[in-house]
Amino acid sequence: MLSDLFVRDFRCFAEAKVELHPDVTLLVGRNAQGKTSLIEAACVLLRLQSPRTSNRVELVRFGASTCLLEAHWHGRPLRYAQSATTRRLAVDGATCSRSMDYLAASGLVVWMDHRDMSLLRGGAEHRRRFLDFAASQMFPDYLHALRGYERALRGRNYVLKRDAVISWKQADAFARVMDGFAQTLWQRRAELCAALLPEVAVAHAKLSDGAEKVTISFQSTGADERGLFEALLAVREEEGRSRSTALGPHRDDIGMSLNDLDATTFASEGQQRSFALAMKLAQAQVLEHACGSAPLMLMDDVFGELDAQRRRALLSLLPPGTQKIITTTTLDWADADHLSGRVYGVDQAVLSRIRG
Ligand SMILES: Nc1ncnc2c1ncn2[C@@H]1O[C@H](COP(=O)(O)OP(=O)(O)OP(=O)(O)O)[C@@H](O)[C@H]1O
Repeated sequence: MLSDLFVRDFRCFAEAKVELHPDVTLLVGRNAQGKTSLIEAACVLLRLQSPRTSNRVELVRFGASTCLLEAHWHGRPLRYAQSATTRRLAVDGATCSRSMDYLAASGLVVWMDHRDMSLLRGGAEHRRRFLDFAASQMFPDYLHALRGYERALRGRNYVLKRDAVISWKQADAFARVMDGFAQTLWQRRAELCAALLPEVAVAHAKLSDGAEKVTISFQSTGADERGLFEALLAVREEEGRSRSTALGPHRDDIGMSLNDLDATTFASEGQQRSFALAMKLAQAQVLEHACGSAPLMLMDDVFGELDAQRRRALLSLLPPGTQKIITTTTLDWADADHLSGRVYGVDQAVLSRIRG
């Protein structure tokens, strides 16, 4: 459980503290008051990444030079301090020089927002990001493999573009490095999809009255038994023309079907919304099974647009004991559902405890 979230010079906040409720904390306010920024702070503190940006400089309040985030995760103090160039992490008051050690001590997170529809409507990069965010929390070796693969891929693509005559010797050196990391990524992504499949089916059945059949499948690109290096040798001509790496985990995808039809193309908007919700609920269940503790659910304005039946299904499908921080522009739906917990108003980056 996350408690006592403190932020300084983070996004629009000069300084703020939230005493989080063990079950539900609602952050209510008009648009652009700072609600999302607060749950983003919780995500950055626990996972060292923001769902909104990969540019850390954006996190620091305009005019400030550093930001600070602090909270307790199951009683353990976590600290994140960041300037334009450096980042300092601490657990239990002791500095952590390796992010891997910090992440092993901090908590799990599932992030939900309106952009989850991109899992069905958007390109494969959205589905890969979903896999990466979950797998890096589940598997200790995943993030290292992902960063290593991305570095080698950037190097290889640079070599493919750089000269009029491509240096295949250099490109191959990068391909060998990529091959090693790719094996880990493929194995972990396949494991994750296999674990998600039954959970997606259960969640979706509850959200849609069990009327439809959903399946997901991991679609790897270039994962034949000879390995990525050999697979790339076979597409050399194509790469010579496109000047970019044609195969590998950076082209992977998740197949998503509804009643045996491709859900990304044939599902209605409502069906896609239920599918996207089911994916996030499944992520929560899988993380809980794999890691033995429920993730923190950070839910950015997702309830207002759901009907009462789906709202109830969504809350009942989370692992028992899941802590939730929910942003919303109105409490109408929460009052109608008799949702208890703690409520903070957020107005121009100032918090006021309203109830609970
Ligand atoms: N680095 C920053 N420094 C100062 N202000 C920032 C920074 N980054 C974003 N902001 C501002 O913070 C404000 C709050 O944004 P936030 O997304 O948290 O609002 P919100 O209450 O979640 O709104 P919505 O309901 O529309 O999602 C915005 O006006 C935004 O421009």
